[in-house]
Amino acid sequence: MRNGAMTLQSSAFSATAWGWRDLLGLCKLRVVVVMLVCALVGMALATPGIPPISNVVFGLIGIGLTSCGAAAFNHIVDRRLDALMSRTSHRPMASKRLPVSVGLTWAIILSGAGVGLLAWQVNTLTAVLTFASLIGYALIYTAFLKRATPQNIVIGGVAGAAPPLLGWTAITDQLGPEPLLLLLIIFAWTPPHFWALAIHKCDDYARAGIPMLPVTHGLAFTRLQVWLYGWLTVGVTLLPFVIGMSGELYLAGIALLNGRFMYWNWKVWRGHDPQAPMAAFWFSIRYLLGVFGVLLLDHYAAVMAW
Ligand code: HEM
Ligand SMILES: CC(C)=CCC/C(C)=C/CC/C(C)=C/COP(=O)(O)OP(=O)(O)O
Repeated sequence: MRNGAMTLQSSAFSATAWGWRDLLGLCKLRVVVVMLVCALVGMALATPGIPPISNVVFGLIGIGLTSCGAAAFNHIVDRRLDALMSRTSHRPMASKRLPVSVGLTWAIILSGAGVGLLAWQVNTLTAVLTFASLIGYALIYTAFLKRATPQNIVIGGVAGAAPPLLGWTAITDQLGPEPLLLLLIIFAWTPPHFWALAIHKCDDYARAGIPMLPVTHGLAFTRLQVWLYGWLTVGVTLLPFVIGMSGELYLAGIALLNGRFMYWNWKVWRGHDPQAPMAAFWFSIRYLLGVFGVLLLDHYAAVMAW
């Protein structure tokens, strides 16, 4: 009886008790950090010298806050779906630890502060494009595409791929082929990144009724798509060298990275190793950081040699 009362008491407590940790939990901080690294590289590549420090600082804070806001909206919109999946059921909104009104206020504050800061301290173009990425991810991808089509992450991937382009416009206030190419690298990388995870979590997505590719088209087809989009990513990563944006150091770096990336994508495609999809997923993150890392190294090596 006493135990029962305590359980009742503690479950009533956990239904209402929330804290900063939950608010931060809505921000997908680790994803946002990688996005900011890509944005920073976009900023660095936009100019031969050191980019203006205030654009860098306010640009990163603005893009970061808006991305956190977009992630918070995603948690709110997806709370019922997230509650059905083992990977996401513990999340603050899915577990009902955090009231919707609090989450919504937090998402609005983060997004408003981010876009506002960009418009005020950086430039209107970056503010508009960052706002478009927010709508693309939080509304178009999360509320519509995710529930509607297995191509959800391919189309929605444009929003997630935007950070290096946003970084570029934060410095130059204009678009061009180079920032679009940086966006294209992340765009092509998103399917191997996500479908590797989705293969592993296929049962979760099926239970929640989300039409991810392995659920609608099966594991073998998805494995093939990881392999093919992997090659597309390899092709796109060669383009900075082809158009003269990056040099031999970059080429050598991506040769190594692409070799390892395609090794894991090949293991996924073959389907013999049950550990391969998650290994490929985790490597995809190191790979993206590696590609943007060598873009940066190559850029400053060229600047110093000049
Ligand atoms: C539509 C595009 C994308 C989809 C559908 C997607 C999907 C996912 C999913 C489902 C996870 C697992 C998250 C978790 O278990 O909490 C994840 C993790 C991750 N993603 Fe993506 N992703 C996308 C784009 C990106 C982009 C653009 C980046 C970075 C530039 C990125 C970086 C990461 C990182 C760093 C993690 C690991 C997070 C952690 O350690 O908890 N993703 N992604
Ligand atoms: C302004 C700007 C650059 C916005 C981009 C915002 C952003 C944080 C994009 C992240 C992409 C991502 C992790 C998608 C997974 O969503 P999911 O709902 O499929 O994954 P989940 O099931 O883990 O929530």
